[in-house]
Amino acid sequence: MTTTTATPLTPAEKTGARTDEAAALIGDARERIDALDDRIIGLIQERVAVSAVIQEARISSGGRRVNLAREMEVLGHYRDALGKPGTALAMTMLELCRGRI
Ligand SMILES: O=C(O)C(=O)C[C@]1(C(=O)O)C=C[C@@H](O)C=C1
Repeated sequence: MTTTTATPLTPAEKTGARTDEAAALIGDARERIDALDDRIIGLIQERVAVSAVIQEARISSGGRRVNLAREMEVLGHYRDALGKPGTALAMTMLELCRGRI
C-alpha cells in the first residue's frame, strides 16, 4: 500500500484569489457564509416542524395534508421578495415540509 501525504492548500489555492489580501477577505467572508448557512438550515428545520404541526392538525381533523391555496400564498411571498428563483426556492422548501406531491 502506498501512502501519500497531502500538501496543505495555500490560502490562494483554497479561495481562487490571486493576492493574500483577497484570500484573507474571502476566507473571512466564507466563515460568515458558513455561519449564515447554519442559521438558515436551523430555520428551515424549525419551519419543517411547525409545518408538521399544521398538517397533523388538519389530517387528524379529517382534512388533507396539502392546502394548495396556502402554498400559492407562500410561493407569492418568496417570488415577491426574491424573484423567479424565489419561487423555485419556495417549491423546494414546501417539498421539504410536506413531501413530494
Ligand atoms: O399552512 C398550511 O396549511 C400548511 O400545511 C403548511 C404548508 C407550508 O409548509 O407552508 C405545508 C403544506 C400545505 O400544503 C401548505 C403550506
